Amino acid sequence: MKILNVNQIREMDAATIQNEPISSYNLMERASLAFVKWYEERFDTKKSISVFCGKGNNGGDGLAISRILTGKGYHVRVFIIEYSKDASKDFQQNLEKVETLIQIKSIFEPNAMPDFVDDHIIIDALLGSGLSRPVSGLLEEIIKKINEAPGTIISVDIASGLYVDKSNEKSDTIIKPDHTVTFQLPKLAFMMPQNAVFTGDWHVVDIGLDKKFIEDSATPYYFTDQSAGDKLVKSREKFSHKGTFGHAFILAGSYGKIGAAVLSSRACAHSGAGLLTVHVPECGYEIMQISLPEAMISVDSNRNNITSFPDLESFSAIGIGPGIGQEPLTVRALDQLLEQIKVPLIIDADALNILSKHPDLLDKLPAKTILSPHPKEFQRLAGESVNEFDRLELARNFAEKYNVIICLKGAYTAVILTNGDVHFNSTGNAGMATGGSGDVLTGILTSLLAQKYTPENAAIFGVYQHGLAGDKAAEKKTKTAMIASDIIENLGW
Ligand SMILES: NC(=O)C1=CN([C@@H]2O[C@H](COP(=O)(O)OP(=O)(O)OC[C@H]3O[C@@H](n4cnc5c(N)ncnc54)[C@H](OP(=O)(O)O)[C@@H]3O)[C@@H](O)[C@H]2O)[C@@H](O)CC1
Ligand SMILES: Nc1ncnc2c1ncn2[C@@H]1O[C@H](COP(=O)(O)OP(=O)(O)O)[C@@H](O)[C@H]1O
Ligand SMILES: [K+]
Repeated sequence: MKILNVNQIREMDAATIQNEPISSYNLMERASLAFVKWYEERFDTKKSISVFCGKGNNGGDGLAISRILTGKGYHVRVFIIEYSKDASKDFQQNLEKVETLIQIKSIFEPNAMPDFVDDHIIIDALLGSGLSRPVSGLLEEIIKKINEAPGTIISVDIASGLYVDKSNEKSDTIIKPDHTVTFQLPKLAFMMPQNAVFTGDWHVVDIGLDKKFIEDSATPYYFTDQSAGDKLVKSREKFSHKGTFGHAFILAGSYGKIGAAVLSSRACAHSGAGLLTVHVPECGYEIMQISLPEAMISVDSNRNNITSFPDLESFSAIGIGPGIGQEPLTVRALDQLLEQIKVPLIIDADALNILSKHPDLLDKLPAKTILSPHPKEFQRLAGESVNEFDRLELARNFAEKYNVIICLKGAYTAVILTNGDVHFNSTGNAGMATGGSGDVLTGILTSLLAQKYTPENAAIFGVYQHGLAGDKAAEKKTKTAMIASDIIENLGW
């Protein structure tokens, strides 16, 4: 699924109106019906509803939603916030239809706000994608009051006060909804951790906007939903043999961190690689053999750290990093590996920290190497950023400059390709915020590279499957109880 910027969203609405053709009033009606359908599936008529409307088209949606919900037997109160004399045409037209049906209260000052009961629904239709400046004055006061009110807040399209595709200032006043019901496509703002409280759970509803326009729109931003994820699966042919699926090679672990080697190797084996060799320091030999009899073990001459590696000739992809530490001899081994490697590579964890401390190594990275930093590792690698939009730009520039693919991990992991395209992941959950989850991802990515997924597809699909396995694990064990091994148990496609 594509993620478009605010100008494209405006053009997409206009293209739909012109090409379908449909009147803008009827398009608003369709959007409002889609919202109501979503609402009806979750809330019964017992809960009373207050709809807060601005005077643009988002407010117009609010009026249409109020009318449709009333028609379905819901108890709805409508409030129009009179922050401006002007109103959009479709707002005006909807106002005329609603006035005869429902009593509307105009709010000219904050103290005119109603009292709310606990079990109450607030629909936020103050401002949508047309936000052009921080909210202030009456609107700001109203938003503060809504945020303090008990009950459930649902934002129409986007929380009022939140920009679609750029960073807000920390001081901005923004609705903090429990849910956002957004039209047609997810918004860039939803992908940023800084906006978590300004989106709540968000849901995309289809309002039939121009498919061809969306197809033809150029954007660097994509969302890997189920249909995008499913498309990337390579099936296992009937006459395939283990040679078909490559020979993965993982270098991981140090004294006290052999668990990282076990997790990444088990994840690799459970992701379809034909053969797997794991290189560990001597102290890890028995642990590895017992934990994963399916793997071949290559043992370092050093007891506690990785300081060398075997001949690379037979391997089809290499993963390095989990738990390796940053000893000088390990740094040297990574340097030598970068000199010799001729197959796809994934670099994670301590190997990334080594790159941060030895930036000269960055120039030795083979084209399309996958780097999988969490935010802290990325900051060590690329430096500080002022907000998450800025961090994303930094990562896009970094990916282009070094010709690497970056999996910037977290909720909605951003997979950044060498051309700067960003694929946000849809799967995964906070139960994965636990030690070892990242090691599991390294194993999956190494396995996919060994199976000749392109580095781009390996990164997008691997991150997607990692999150999906995490979601299955959370379902079975809960987010609290699940551990990284449960992600491995739930791999499979
Ligand atoms: N056909 C369609 O297009 C469809 C659109 N749909 C719906 O329309 C929404 C977008 O509508 P919209 O463009 O009218 O924008 P919206 O956010 O309601 O308000 C803009 C107004 O507010 C003003 N304003 C801006 N910032 C402000 C501030 N801080 N404080 C005060 N005022 C501020 C701004 O003023 P201006 O910037 O022009 O000075 C302008 O007057 C979209 O989110 C979706 O819900 C759906 O029905 C599907 C079909
Ligand atoms: N809140 C979350 N939602 C979705 N995925 C998450 C969340 N928190 C962590 N993850 C995923 O879990 C993994 C954690 O990786 P990392 O921080 O490297 O862990 P570790 O170093 O312990 O292995 C990443 O793939 C990340 O995307
Ligand atoms: K809104």
